[in-house]
Amino acid sequence: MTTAATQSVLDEHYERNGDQAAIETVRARIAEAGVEYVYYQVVTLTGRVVGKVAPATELVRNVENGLRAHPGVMADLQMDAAGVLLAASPERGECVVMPDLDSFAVLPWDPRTGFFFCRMYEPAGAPEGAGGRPMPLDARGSFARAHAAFTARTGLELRSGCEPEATWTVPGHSAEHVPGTPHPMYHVGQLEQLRPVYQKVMSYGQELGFEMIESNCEGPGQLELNWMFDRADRTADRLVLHRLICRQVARELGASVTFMPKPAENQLGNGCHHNISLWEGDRNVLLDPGTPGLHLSTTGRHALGGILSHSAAAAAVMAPTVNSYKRYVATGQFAPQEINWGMDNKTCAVRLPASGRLEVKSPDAMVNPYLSHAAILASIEDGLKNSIDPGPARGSTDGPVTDRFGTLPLALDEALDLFAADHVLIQGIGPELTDLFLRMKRQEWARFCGAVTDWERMMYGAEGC
Ligand SMILES: NC(=O)CC[C@H](N)C(=O)O
Repeated sequence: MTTAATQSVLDEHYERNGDQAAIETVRARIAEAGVEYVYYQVVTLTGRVVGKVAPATELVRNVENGLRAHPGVMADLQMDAAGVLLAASPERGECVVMPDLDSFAVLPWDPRTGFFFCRMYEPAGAPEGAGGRPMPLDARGSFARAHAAFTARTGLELRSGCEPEATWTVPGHSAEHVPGTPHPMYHVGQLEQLRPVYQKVMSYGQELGFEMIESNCEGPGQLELNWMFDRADRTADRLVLHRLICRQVARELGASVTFMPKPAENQLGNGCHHNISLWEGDRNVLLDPGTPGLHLSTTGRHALGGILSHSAAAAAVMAPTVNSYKRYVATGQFAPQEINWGMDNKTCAVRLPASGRLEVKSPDAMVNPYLSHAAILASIEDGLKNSIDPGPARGSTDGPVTDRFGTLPLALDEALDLFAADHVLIQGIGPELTDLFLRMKRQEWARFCGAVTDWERMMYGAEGC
């Protein structure tokens, strides 16, 4: 049922950023910090940040009218076999990049430079106020609209806290685990070797308004860095910024950092667990203090059932690279394989680490957080609408644990096929966006299939037969 409130969200079309008070706030911040250059950034489907820079003197023109960009950037300018840009059919012209005024911030490492996150609208040539529409291939803008529409329908808000892991190579410190030595998880000696890294990442995050809460060394060279949960769209922006911060810190320290889901066979995988809660005002509706154990409410059980029942198909966005599936295959490293859930059980795909919180463990550190949260939102709504029962927790005595949700796919091509058949996820993420994502990722899979790897040379090379 579409309410009037939803309709206004769905009917949104691009308007000038004409809020003079908001422009004045940004102008004052620019003057106070001495900002001279401003980045206008969008996030592509693979989670890369792309954009333009302009002198701060052009601020008013840029925030009122936006800047122009080619839609092909949304697919990282990838082309199909015929050499046509994937995200830009011939009839698709340039887009307008409109800054979100409340996203403005100053780079902690260069006060002369500020930035905005932007949303895209098309076509660029639409006469003022007529016919401009949100660009459906803009995952960030699409998720913000999907979330606003969900809130208008249900009165609920999705909040999330992400736990990205990354593998660092700093001069003089090896990222390899030496077999036979104790497992280095939480090892303070290992953490000490990464001291310059976590200190800089935390302080840059704090300067950008993240409430940094903790960090630990998960393995040699591997750090997890956490900040406080928030509304899902803000957390998604922060995850994107966190990866930018890490790249900057690596440049400053002469180090390198990777978010690759499984950087090497002898290294731990880089996950990015999403800790989910659902709020009606100040009340977390996943929580019912009257229920035993970790107090999961009936709404919480249905949200969990929805997440589990779409987990296999959602893997395509949670684990979006060829390499991602090598993280799922490695056993005993707290990355999921079976689709199941448990009370504070780190081996499960969804864990209840605390009352009222669902930790979704399938996402890895290369995830596009707008797509992952859109998939979670659509799964939860399906769970609530259809009262999907998650069944008993793993390890509980409530009854036999069935394998009705199956296992996560073990390769990207299998995941893409499952995603292409899941209409709940396709509607939640957006059909046009899904189509582009599938075409990009199918090409990536085809390129991988054509690559000859070191493993094949080792297996079939000199002494192969
Ligand atoms: N902290 C942990 O639970 C480890 C997570 C694990 N590295 C993963 O890939 O998901």
